Amino acid sequence: MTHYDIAIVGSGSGNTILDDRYADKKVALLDEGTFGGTCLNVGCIPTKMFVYAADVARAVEHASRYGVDASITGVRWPDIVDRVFGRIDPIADGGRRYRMHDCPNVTVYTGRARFTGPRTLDTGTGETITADQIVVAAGSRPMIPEEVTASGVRYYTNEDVMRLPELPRRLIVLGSGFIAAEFAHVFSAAGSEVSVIARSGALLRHLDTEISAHFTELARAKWDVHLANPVRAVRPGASGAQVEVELADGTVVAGDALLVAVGRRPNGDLMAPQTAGIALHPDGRVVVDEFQRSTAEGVFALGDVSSEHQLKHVANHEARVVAHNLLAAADDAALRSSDHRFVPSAVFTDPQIATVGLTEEQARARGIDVAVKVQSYADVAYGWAMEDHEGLCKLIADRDTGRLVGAHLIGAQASTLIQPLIQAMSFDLGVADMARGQYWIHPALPEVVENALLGLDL
Ligand SMILES: Cc1cc2nc3c(=O)[nH]c(=O)nc-3n(C[C@H](O)[C@H](O)[C@H](O)COP(=O)(O)OP(=O)(O)OC[C@H]3O[C@@H](n4cnc5c(N)ncnc54)[C@H](O)[C@@H]3O)c2cc1C
Ligand SMILES: NC(=O)c1ccc[n+]([C@@H]2O[C@H](COP(=O)([O-])OP(=O)(O)OC[C@H]3O[C@@H](n4cnc5c(N)ncnc54)[C@H](O)[C@@H]3O)[C@@H](O)[C@H]2O)c1
Repeated sequence: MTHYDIAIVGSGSGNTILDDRYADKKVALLDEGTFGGTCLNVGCIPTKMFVYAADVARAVEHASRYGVDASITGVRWPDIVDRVFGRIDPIADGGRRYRMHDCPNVTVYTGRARFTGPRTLDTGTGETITADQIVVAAGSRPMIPEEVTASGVRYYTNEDVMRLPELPRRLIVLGSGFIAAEFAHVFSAAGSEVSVIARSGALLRHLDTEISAHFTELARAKWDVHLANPVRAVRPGASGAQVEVELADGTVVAGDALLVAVGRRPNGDLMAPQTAGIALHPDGRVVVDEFQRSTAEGVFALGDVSSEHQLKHVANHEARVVAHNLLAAADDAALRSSDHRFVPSAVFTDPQIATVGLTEEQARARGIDVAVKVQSYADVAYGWAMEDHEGLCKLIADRDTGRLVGAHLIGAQASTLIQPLIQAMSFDLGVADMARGQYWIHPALPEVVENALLGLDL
């Protein structure tokens, strides 16, 4: 049985741990799937490459409002797929070859790893290994509702929908979260008729209620949205459709492809964690402390497998913490904690949405004396240039401290505009200082943030 200093399960964020500090460590890197994990291969990066193409198509569609007449004469879906994966596949392959051939201290195992005892792993390749320290960075997988699996109907997830050989004429999206909102935009802008099926009464309902309601209203104008209408049955389609989804109220939605996007389950449960003393939360996440240590001595976890936030920037942050703590493990005082105080996120749909901190409901529920300002993009000069009537910047501040507690943007470049607000919250910058302690470039779009700050009644 080969013994290692460190074994890492998962080549996504787990792979980023191995910098120069680890050059003299004997390391096993285990992955059952495509090297590089979700973000690179089937997540953040390819989706945003599709989203960019979708944004371009939408810009052409709306060009006439600026006096520029243009029309889309065709969307070459297979060419978009080739462009995206023609760039990504070689990166995954290169990363794998680098670890296998250029890192003499690293052994790559390709198989499903599972624990067979404390700090002992069956690599899924016929070999069992032990290690002084183990990092579980095994990510998450799409959840598939029983109605879908029981139907036997062909369905897609984020793992394969981006490789569809042809654009489906009608796409049914089951779910109403991040993935549903992003792919609905991609396929709709590319020319598919998109139906979105939501169990609850709003899309993206994890967001501030005002933002979620605004997005839902905008979405209903361009997609066939079914709200508060859970799936009763899924079956092969009649009259040419590949699939039919029957909803609780009897509505039947027909489509040529079905995308399932109802959440992702952490992969820890597939690794026999109990045999190694690794506890899981009821939702399947590996239990970790603030130092990313699991309940088993010497075993750390990070990213989707253990985090409340299934986001790549969180996984990256936790990987940096683990990279430090693996080397500092002998000295409790030297350990670093993960910082989850102000975790932002963005949904790259149409329009973009970005958020950090508390929603208005959460702030009020905490008894905070809140000041709220909703600033419309339409009221700033760059918004006029863009003929924007959709964008909003909603800020929530604490009157007692003069600090922001939440920021929520929906509109063009929301994921970029929010960054100074994240910075202010992270570095404890007060609203008044942020608004008037710096220049805001005129007439740039961040004026919407400036005006929202100035509009807070503190
Ligand atoms: C469609 C989509 C779009 C997304 N877009 C964004 C975005 O725009 N921004 C953002 O911040 N986040 C986004 N995310 C979330 C982000 O991709 C994840 O939070 C992040 O990739 C998690 O990284 P990880 O290292 O924890 O897991 P992963 O990158 O999933 O790595 C886990 C690896 O472990 C391997 N593995 C699992 N179990 C085993 C086992 N038992 N044995 C061996 N190997 C195993 C898997 O094969 C995988 O390669 C998106 C996710 C999806 C699905
Ligand atoms: N831009 C980004 O950062 C980005 C993009 C994509 C995914 N992600 C990450 O990946 C995670 C998974 O994405 P997701 O969209 O699958 O999950 P999600 O948690 O965002 O949304 C899932 C939605 O599906 C609904 N749902 C659950 N079961 C259902 C059912 N049986 N029928 C209909 N609806 C049902 C839920 O109520 C929820 O609204 C996200 O939570 C996010 O953390 C991030």
